Amino acid sequence: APVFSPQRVGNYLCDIYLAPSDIGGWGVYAGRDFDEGEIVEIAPRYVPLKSTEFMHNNALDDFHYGFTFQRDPEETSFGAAIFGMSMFYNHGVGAQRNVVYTSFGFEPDKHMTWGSMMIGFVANRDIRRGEELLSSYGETERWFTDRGLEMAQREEQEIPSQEELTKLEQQQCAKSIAGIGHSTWIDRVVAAQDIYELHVPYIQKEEMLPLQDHPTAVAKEFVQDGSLIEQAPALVVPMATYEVSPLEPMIIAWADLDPSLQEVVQDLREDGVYRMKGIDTETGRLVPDVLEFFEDSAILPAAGNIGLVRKVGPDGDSNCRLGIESAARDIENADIGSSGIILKLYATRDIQPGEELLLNLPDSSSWHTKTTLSQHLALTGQPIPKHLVDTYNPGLDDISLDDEEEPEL
Ligand SMILES: C[S@@+](CC[C@H](N)C(=O)[O-])C[C@H]1O[C@@H](n2cnc3c(N)ncnc32)[C@H](O)[C@@H]1O
Repeated sequence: APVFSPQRVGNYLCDIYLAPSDIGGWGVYAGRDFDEGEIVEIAPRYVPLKSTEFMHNNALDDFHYGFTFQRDPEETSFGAAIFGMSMFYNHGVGAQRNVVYTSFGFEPDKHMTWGSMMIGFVANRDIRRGEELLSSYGETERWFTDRGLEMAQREEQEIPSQEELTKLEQQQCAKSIAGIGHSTWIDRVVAAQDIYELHVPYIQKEEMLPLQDHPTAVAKEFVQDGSLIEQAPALVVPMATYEVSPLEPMIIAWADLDPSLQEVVQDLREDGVYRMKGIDTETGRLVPDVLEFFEDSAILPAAGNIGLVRKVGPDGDSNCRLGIESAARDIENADIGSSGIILKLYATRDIQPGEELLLNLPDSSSWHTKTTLSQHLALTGQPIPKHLVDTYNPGLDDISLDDEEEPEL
């Protein structure tokens, strides 16, 4: 049954979408015109990360966000993995840069946790439909030189015709929504112009949608059996690091892929695509590929909503399945970007607007990492999906007081 009222879901538009970019890999595009000062995106979920090592010794190095603590300058080893599109904006210079990262005036702050409910992007000039959205990785080229990369600077982007854009949007726009996305806030948050000026009203926790309104990810329109719900780039990350982290509930372990998907990955590996960035033990430097055994790797669905889709296992009442492809395959002359693979989510039966998406992969994350994630979400004022709440606060029936074992899930 739909968990979101279809009427509410019907208002969701495809404001922004992911697609290949000639700057490199994939990027984020405007699905409509935006006025200067308008909110372009509010991330459906972000996960604060405390350990710098964790952020720098794997593929997330190119993607995570670091915070500059205004209130607590000594606290530097703090960043976040941000879902939605946030980690996939390419870097733009001068007038090419058209969006600005914002935490709406509040950085995550351990003294004022409710102040950091939203992370997002705002248009810093008028933006036309079809433009690639470019943010800044910092005012210098150092971000690129540090990583041995060359920074591309585009003169002017050629915008496709309206017909071509419609086609592109039909192909690329996600049919899913999740978390505290933009649309959740569209009529609830004060005028975006004010936000951009940083006259930020304090957002009350009571103003958030009730928990059951954003359990995980839901379909925003009717999806026919067999059709594509969403496609988005993903990262290949070291399992050993992630299985003890609050990101574990979002990753897909190699062992959890069914044999047909494992075969796809093995083929991609032969094509040089499934690579795992990591530290070379001899040089101590981050190198593009350290993968020796598939079991040591996991997939981090770093873009879009796929990481937020609830996993119910192969025997559960699922309505979708995963496909894995090379990020380069259908794009002529394209490099594979830093991510390398694209995840595709397909419906395995008709899905109604507002219906929760349920993936047929097992959720093998531990009780401990689920609990840690729930705590991280709670501390940053983000809604906690119901299946995580149940982990955090299992029904009393499930535990007896002298039971020292972790509750069974
Ligand atoms: C945060 S990711 C952005 C998403 C990326 N395009 C992808 O598909 O993985 C950062 C990476 O994008 C690429 N990139 C972003 N902006 C760029 C620019 N202006 N010039 C060259 N490469 C860029 C670089 O490969 C960089 O490591």
